[in-house]
Amino acid sequence: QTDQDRPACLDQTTPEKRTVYPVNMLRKTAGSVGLRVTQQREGIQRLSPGPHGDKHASTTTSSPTVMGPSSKLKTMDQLGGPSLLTTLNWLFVKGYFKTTQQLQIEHSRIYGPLWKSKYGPLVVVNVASAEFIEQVLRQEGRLPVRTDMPHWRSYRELRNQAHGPLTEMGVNWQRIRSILNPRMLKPKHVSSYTNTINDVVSDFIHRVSLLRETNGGGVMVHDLTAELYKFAFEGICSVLFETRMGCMNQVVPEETQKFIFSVGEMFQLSPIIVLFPKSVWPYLPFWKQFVAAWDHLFKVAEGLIQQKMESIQQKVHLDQSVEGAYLTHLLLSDQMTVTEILGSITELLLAGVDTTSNTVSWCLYELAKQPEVQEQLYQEVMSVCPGDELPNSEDIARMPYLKAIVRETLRLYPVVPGNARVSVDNEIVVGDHLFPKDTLFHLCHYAVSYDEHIYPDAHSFLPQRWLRGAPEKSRQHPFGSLPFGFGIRACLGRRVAELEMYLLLSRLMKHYEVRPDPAGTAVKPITRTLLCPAKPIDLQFVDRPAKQRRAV
Ligand code: HEM
Repeated sequence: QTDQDRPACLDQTTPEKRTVYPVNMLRKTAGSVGLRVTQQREGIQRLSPGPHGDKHASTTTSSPTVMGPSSKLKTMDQLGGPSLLTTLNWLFVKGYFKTTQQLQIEHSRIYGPLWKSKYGPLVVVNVASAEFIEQVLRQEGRLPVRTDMPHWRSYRELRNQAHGPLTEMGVNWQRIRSILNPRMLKPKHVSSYTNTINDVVSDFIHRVSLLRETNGGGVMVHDLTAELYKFAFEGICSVLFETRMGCMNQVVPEETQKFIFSVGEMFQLSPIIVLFPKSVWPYLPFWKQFVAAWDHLFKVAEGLIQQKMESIQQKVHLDQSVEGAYLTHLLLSDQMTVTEILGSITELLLAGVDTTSNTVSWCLYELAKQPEVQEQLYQEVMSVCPGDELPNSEDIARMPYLKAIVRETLRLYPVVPGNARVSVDNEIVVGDHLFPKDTLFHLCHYAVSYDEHIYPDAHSFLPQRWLRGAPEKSRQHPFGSLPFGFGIRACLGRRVAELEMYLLLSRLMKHYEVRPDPAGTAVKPITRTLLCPAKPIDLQFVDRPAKQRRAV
């Protein structure tokens, strides 16, 4: 193959043509505030274990093998399931490519709770019962691996970028999580974001008003999910950077809009790319799009980090105290290089957009269909937080029905409909099968969420099933619905996401009664890595009586 034959995107792998991360500028700024930026001799930036990283290096990753009387166990070869051709037929002829969540249900009906399938070059063991999901997760080892995410990791190799918590593995993942966790998951830190998030909620409520007036005949908000993407991006940026992105303005800045678009595009292209062997990716037309989407995500994150570094630098020069939000803490704590911080912040940003927004969209969609549930929620919110008061995290703690509603929304519409684990440490036993080390398990959470044995009347939106003392609560399997995942690899943003969703929903309830689209449009979910609405959700937002509206 001559150089001329090489697709342009392959050239991006050559050091001369790679996008050079502006290390000098960062080094200059970083140096002045005591930060470290690493660069390898050949010009490639690499993760450098910070001062606290090496201590984990000798940590053993092994966990005890769970072995039964192995002679009676069946092997992975003996496990049934569709061939690659059959799977492709389901995906592209029967048309399940966009509704792979539904395919989980169809296939578990045919093959039972455990089956093997091929997804392009990948061999996957699908797990669709709460008991078996529990068995996989209980054997995930000390350094769990979700999947090795070859396509996401390839981008980082291509551009010499660092991995963040989503894509990193092994001891370095553990080190990153130990640095990122406290201010994302500890209640005292999370509740300190309340005012920041409440400001974004206020702006969102004004935006709803504006949209109704300008484009909705005084009552309708069209494509609510698109609006909630903006809310979620603004929310996560305000938590991470204490910076407002202008997403709630009448005209949303182009960069921001493009960030939101790039997140969606990257998620949409991901399942298509992994259908092909890695060797052909650079020749795929959509590989370029995938790379461009990631480029934009990293570019926006990098701009925001630089801004923050400059503002810290200014404060240091003026001898002012430097305090601030999540990123300020990361930059000042000197536990990660700036390259690593960029890798992590980019992943936090992208994880923070489609997740909360899709969940809130489904929640409002269901509340609109169920006025009595909505009324009960409204009464709860008003009794805890009457009149003009803005809810805070203590108020939220006294809103069990609100939490049950979000829980039920995430059961019916788990934003991560299928999660994964690789048995990295040992061979493991699931059911009556013994699986070798490095088996990739696909955890079919969507299918299990609709298991009638665990959730009677599973297709109905019944938040009361999550309330303490509910008769069915004691029968629920703890691994029946795991919307934020499990164990030490579980969602890093869970607490922030919950706070965002609770504050937004409680305040929307105070202000508006949500009613369905009078056209009666039913919206079903599709999967583009994450579960999202197949078409726009349009809802009516009707003002609550004026005396309760002054709060905004
Ligand atoms: C409704 C909202 C959300 C849901 C349902 C959700 C769900 C999940 C799930 C299921 C996982 C995989 C966990 C596992 O493998 O056990 C995950 C991972 C992750 N989430 Fe979330 N998420 C949400 C919001 C967020 C937000 C707002 C952020 C960012 C602030 C975030 C950041 C992350 C990160 C960084 C990981 C990777 C953790 C790791 O691998 O160590 N998530 N999330």
